Amino acid sequence: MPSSARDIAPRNSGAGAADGRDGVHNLTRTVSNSLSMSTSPTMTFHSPPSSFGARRLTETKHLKPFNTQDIRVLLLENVNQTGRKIMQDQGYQVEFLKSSLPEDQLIEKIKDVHVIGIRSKTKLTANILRHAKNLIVVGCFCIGTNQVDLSYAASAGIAVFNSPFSNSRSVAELVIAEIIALARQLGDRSNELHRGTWHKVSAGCWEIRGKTLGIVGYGHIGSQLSVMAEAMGMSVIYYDVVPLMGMGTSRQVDSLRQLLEGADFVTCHVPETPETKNMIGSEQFEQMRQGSYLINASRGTVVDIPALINASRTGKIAGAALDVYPNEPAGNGDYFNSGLNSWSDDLRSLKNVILTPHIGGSTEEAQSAIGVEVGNYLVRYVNEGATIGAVNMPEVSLRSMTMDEPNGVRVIYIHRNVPGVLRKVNEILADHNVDKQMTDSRGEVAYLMADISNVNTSEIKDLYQSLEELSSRIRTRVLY
Ligand SMILES: NC(=O)C1=CN([C@@H]2O[C@H](COP(=O)(O)OP(=O)(O)OC[C@H]3O[C@@H](n4cnc5c(N)ncnc54)[C@H](O)[C@@H]3O)[C@@H](O)[C@H]2O)C=CC1
Ligand SMILES: O=C(O)CCC(=O)C(=O)O
Repeated sequence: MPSSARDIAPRNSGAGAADGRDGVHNLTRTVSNSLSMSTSPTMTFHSPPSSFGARRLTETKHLKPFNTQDIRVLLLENVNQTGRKIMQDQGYQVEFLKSSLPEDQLIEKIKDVHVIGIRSKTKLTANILRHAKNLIVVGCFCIGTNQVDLSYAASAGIAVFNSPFSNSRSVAELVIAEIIALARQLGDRSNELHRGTWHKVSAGCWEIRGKTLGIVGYGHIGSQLSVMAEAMGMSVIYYDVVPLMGMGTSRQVDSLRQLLEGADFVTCHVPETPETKNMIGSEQFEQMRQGSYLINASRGTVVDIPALINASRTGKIAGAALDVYPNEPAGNGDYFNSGLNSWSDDLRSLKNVILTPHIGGSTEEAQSAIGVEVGNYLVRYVNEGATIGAVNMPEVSLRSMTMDEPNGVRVIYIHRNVPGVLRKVNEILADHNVDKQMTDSRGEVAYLMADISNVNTSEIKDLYQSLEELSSRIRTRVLY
């Protein structure tokens, strides 16, 4: 398919040749590969390609960007190669780093990029995003999105995507392994033998059959875990702020206290929110059964670690497994010591405490699936503007443009959710045929998408400029 799409180029970009590649798999891309994100008065305006205006009846308008190489992508934290390839195949310029970056370096790099991909470590605070003048989209190659200031991002017209369940099974399997490992003190026995000491004991070692698992947060991971635990002969109770149907014979309890008093193993699968901060602290350890176990593979802020250290020393809990910590090292090989978290040395000295480096979702299956899923979300957003799956924006999408819509242009207008905007936008679009339009709002931000036809080349820039001048504007993109 010849190139038939153009766009207003990103700030500071130079004009380049059309890129004819399309390596996005699993993505029925039907609109433009093109992008407009510049709000700069110095933006470069490119003439449409010769195919703009071509009319081929009923054919899907499968558009090609004319400057894909201007799209700059920064991928941090060793994002899976599947995601990297999806974006490279689009012709985007992709910079790939294995670890996260300290704040000052991140600020420098984020100034230039249009797309950033991160995992759980990189904090995209308002302070950092403020410098990201060209950024249009963030991909969290993980489940959690607590590391991004979602509302600031929305207010700056930056969409955020994640992968809501591609690693859920991997986390649940790790927790199953930990339940048995804790019950049998596997970590300690293995460490002893690694040090050359034979220590064969059965005291304090248990089967898990017939024991009760208490799941805090019965979402994707919690419910998956519930099924596996029952299959191994455990009883399951769960606590969640939402009433939820239990899998198998599992049973929802009314309060966290009820769960803590009734479980032999307690495992946390809640998101990081103000409500879940230190939700397992001294008081909750007191409520747990004598000799029970705690597992946390959710977020480091959910468990008060000094309280856990105390509960372990007093024998209140017989063991714990932690995969997440309030402060985590930037990359592999970095130290996990008291410089990072003041209590690190105390934690490391405890018996029957399994410590893993945030690997709950780290399997080949999960990472590869996340790479594909989030990579495709990012490309679709850059190329078509569709926000389906975004975690901070209204979800808006339009059916494909086709070649029988002459001189078709897709207008995307992200704006403050205030009265009167639609009227003003439609006044600007009034001279053209609006083939389809969708608008939706989420909190203070609204997202409008309109496919219009009969737009002459000379009119595109004016259209863009008129929308940019509206006082409600957050970001305008014109794809064609
Ligand atoms: N260790 C790792 O590598 C990984 C960690 N995670 C973490 O696990 C968390 C849970 O993941 P999913 O199960 O996919 O999330 P989810 O969103 O499917 O489920 C979370 C559940 O927690 C419940 N919840 C929220 N606040 C609560 C509260 N205050 N008290 C009780 N229940 C509450 C929600 O209603 C929901 O049912 C993620 O937010 C992420 O932080 C996720 C994947 C990998
Ligand atoms: O794999 C990662 O880096 C993060 C996993 C995680 O915590 C998540 O998916 O929320």
